[in-house]
Amino acid sequence: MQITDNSLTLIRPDDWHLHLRDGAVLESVVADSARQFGRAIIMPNLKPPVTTTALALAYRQRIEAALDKAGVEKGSFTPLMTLYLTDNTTAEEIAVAARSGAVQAVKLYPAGATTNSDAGVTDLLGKCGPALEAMQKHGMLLLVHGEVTDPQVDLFDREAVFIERVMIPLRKRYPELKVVFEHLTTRDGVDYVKQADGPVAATITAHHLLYNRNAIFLGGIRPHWYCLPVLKRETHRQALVEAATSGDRRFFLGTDSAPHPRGLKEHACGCAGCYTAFHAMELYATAFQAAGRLEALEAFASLNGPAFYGLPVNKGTLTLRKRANTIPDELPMGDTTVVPLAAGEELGWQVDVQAP
Ligand SMILES: NC(=O)N[C@@H](CC(=O)O)C(=O)O
Ligand SMILES: [Zn+2]
Ligand SMILES: [Zn+2]
Repeated sequence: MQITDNSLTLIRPDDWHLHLRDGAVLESVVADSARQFGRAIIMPNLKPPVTTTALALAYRQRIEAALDKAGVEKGSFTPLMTLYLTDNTTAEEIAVAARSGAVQAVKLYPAGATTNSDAGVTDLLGKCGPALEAMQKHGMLLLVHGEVTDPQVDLFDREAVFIERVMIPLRKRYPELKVVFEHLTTRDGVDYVKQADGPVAATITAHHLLYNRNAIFLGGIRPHWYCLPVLKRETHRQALVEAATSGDRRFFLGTDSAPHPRGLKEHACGCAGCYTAFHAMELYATAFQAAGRLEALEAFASLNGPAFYGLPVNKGTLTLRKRANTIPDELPMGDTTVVPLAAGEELGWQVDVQAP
């Protein structure tokens, strides 16, 4: 990694949590990720969800076609596929996924927890035993949206309660299962991941490093700051920054970039998700710089993720320049538009357009 007065060059990073969607939206957004990242873990919460290896392979082909159409150089961006876990996922389906070599992980969406989670899991330990057993056996990673859906539990406490009710019993029963706690948002989550023995890691988004929950309500209700798990109070944000910038190999980059059409965000019942793929590394660099820890960005963005997944680090580099960079008010997305996070605001970093 090289840091000068006006630039920063690091090993080409990866995005370990990305929503690319499908169809015309996929075609609009895929080049944004390909510009910055060498690989990305592609989330399976399509409609209908990607529940089988056959569906994952077909989806990968549509992503490759969209990359081609966007003029992205062949092989410069690799989509890593995931399966959507359901109550009915069989051990055989997990074995097929493991044998395919194309599926890196299986994603747990507790039913009702987030966007397109209706087909998700109603009772992980009660219903998914055979699938979890097979995943542990085949070394297939489990990625979790770590929030309980119990309506009695306060929205801001859903991650902490998930640790008690799901993570701890899950890891007791399957101690060798590799688990990634996705989009971690609380000090409780950080403390849990740090002390857990065994193969547990976590992704952290740029927006949870940069903002606390005040951002959702600053001067009025601001739907483009609404995502799930929702932004938390400042003490939690600080814990996330400490974890991400500490060099601890359990924490790595996952944008959770989740595009929704402008009209469905600015809506009486707005969708959850922030679009950050367009300016992901600029946002992360801003957060690391604010913490005075730019030198820790490469481990978080380019090294820790591949180490946990058991993959080689990328070849090539990415350079960010220190210069004023105004985020566009909106970006084209299919036949509509998407508003990127922090639209209209100015960042102090810009990914080099010459980047490989
Ligand atoms: N993060 C979000 O707020 N939304 C994601 C789903 C998810 O990752 O939970 C989406 O698909 O829109
Ligand atoms: Zn999620
Ligand atoms: Zn997500």
